[in-house]
Parts: sequence; C-alpha cells; structure tokens
Amino acid sequence: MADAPIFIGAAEVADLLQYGALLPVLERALVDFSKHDGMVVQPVRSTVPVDKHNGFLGVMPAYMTESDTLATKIVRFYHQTAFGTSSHQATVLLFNPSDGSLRAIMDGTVITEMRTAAVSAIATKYLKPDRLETLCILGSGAQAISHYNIFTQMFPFKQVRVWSRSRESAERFAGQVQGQVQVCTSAREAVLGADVVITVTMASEPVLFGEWVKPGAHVNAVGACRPEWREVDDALMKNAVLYVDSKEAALMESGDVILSGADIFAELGEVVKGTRPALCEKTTLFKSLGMAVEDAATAKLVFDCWLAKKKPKL
Ligand SMILES: NC(=O)C1=CN([C@@H]2O[C@H](COP(=O)(O)OP(=O)(O)OC[C@H]3O[C@@H](n4cnc5c(N)ncnc54)[C@H](O)[C@@H]3O)[C@@H](O)[C@H]2O)C=CC1
Ligand SMILES: O=C([O-])C1=[NH+]CCC1
Repeated sequence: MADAPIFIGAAEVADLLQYGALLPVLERALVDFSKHDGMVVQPVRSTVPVDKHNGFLGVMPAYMTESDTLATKIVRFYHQTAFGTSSHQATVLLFNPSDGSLRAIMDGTVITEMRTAAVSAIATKYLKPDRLETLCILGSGAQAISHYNIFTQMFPFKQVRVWSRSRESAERFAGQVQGQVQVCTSAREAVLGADVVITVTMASEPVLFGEWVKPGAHVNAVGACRPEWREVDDALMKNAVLYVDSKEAALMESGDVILSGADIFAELGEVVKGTRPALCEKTTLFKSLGMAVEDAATAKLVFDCWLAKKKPKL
C-alpha cells in the first residue's frame, strides 16, 4: 500500500521556501516550458466561474518529464471575501509520477504569492531597464507584498511608490513592509518617472495608462487573468514590447492581450534560454498569468526541502 500523503501547511511552506533556491528552479521551469518539445505537459488553466458568488475556481495541472514532477494546483479567486481572508487561496497536490499516487498536499497560497513575485523578478532581471531607481506598485494586497519583498531584495531601488484604490490600504501596506514606501494619491503620480512598474490589482478596467509610462521602463502586469478583464490600456499594450509566460494562455486568458490585439514578441522562457532577445532599451511589458509548471516546480522544491529536514542526521 502506498504511504499516506504528507501535509505541509502555510507556515511550514513559508519556512521551507527561500527565494535563493526558488529563482533558479523557476528559471529552469520557464525554459523547459518554452522549449515546446513535448517534455512539459501543461494545459491552459481550466477555470470554473462561480457567478452566484462572484468568484472563480482554477485547476492547474502539469507534468515535467526532465525533473519528473507531476502536480496540480487548485486555486480560488473571489472578488468579495470575508474581511481578513485573502481573495486567493490555493492548494497544491504533488504526485509520485511513477504510479500516480499522492505524495503531498500542501498549502498553495504562499507558493502562489512567492512564485509569482519571483517570476516577475526574473522578467525584470532579463528585461532590465538602464536605471533601477524607482519602483512603482499599483495594488496593495498579497501579491504587492511578495513583489515588494523580492524586488527590494534583488534590485537596488532608491524609492518605492505604492498606489491603491483606498489610501487606507496603501498605508496599511506601507506599515506591513520593511523599508520606506511613498504612498501616492493617484496611480498617475505613482507611475510617472518610474523605472519598473508592477500591476497587482483585481481590476477589470485599466489602472495603468501608456501615456504615464516612461519610455524604456519595464512593466510587470500580473493581474487581469480573465479574457474580459483589463489592467493596462491599449496604448501601453501596443507600444511596449510584449513578453508573456505562455503564448497559448495569453491568447485565451488575458483581456489585455486579446482585447488590445497587441502582438506577442516572445515568451519569458525563450528570453531566459537566449533564443529570443531581451529588448531592454525599449519599453517592455511582461504579461504574467501564472503557470502550473511554476507551481509544480515550486512544490517539488518545498517537498525536497521537507524531506531533507526530516532525514535523520547521522
Ligand atoms: N500572474 C500570476 O501568476 C498571478 C496573478 N494573480 C493576480 O494578481 C492580482 C493581485 O492578487 P492578490 O494580491 O493576491 O489579491 P488581493 O486581493 O490580495 O489584492 C488585490 C488588490 O487589488 C485592489 N483592487 C481590487 N479591485 C480593484 C479595482 N477595481 N481597481 C484597482 N484596484 C483594485 C485591492 O484594493 C488590492 O489592493 C489579482 O489580479 C490576481 O488574480 C494572483 C496570483 C498569481
Ligand atoms: O497562477 C495563478 O495561480 C493565478 N493566476 C491568476 C489567478 C491565480
């Protein structure tokens, strides 16, 4: 009989997962995905609308042959949640690929927060603008915090600006993170002159407009994962060089890509591998939707760290 699956909760995942180990694992997952050689199987996320309750349930399976990793994430994202509960909540199931038995059930919320921010950081590392002085974050929720944490660790920003729909949540964000944050009264004020802009909102209409974005800046557009949702206007989508995590998913899921009709220049994995160029001197935009391979690779890393910690010391 197969061993019972282990359970790894949110606090333990947060304890086991370090960006230093996660970044190379994600770079490899992005590269392997973008080879499109049949070694990675990842259908576009299957999303069930829960209209009555203004929410969605997404199912994200993947199999990666080289690292022999089989997993699926189940993620809910709801517009209205009870006060204090997160809009996104996820669980990852990690399987033994040789017989399909369930090895681990782990919290996927921390995984989602950290791997998404890490992928944006990878995009910024490769599509780096010539200056990295001012970082602008639009939105002040869970992803805003994880993005703040890794971006201020990895890059030498001198100023971080945040804007959120309510000043109160922007101020709460500023109080939660370590380091100085300038709370802005408008998105425009936050964006003007910024070298890197991150959009991490639940908006379904644009919050970021091309006329505000400094030529040569880099944008990570992380929200708006439904075909009818927007975070970014047509001007920016069409004038920036557009990079995505998955072309197939972007053409099915991203309102910013589909409704603007913008041309996709490359997948991030192609840039990391070096088969497509990073046009750093231009205004660049990385449209992130989130991929199952990112979750699978991260879950495998968490599991391996868990095993290493449990191994009796000789
Ligand atoms: N690309 C990826 O891999 C992933 C993307 N996401 C997306 O990132 C975004 C942020 O996620 P979380 O921080 O977890 O959510 P959250 O609920 O913690 O924060 C959402 C933020 O958006 C703001 N907001 C909500 N409606 C808005 C509107 N109409 N206009 C402007 N701001 C609005 C809220 O005030 C809050 O600051 C969401 O769109 C989410 O679906 C989340 C996980 C992975
Ligand atoms: O990749 C992911 O987990 C998600 N992307 C958008 C909503 C959740």
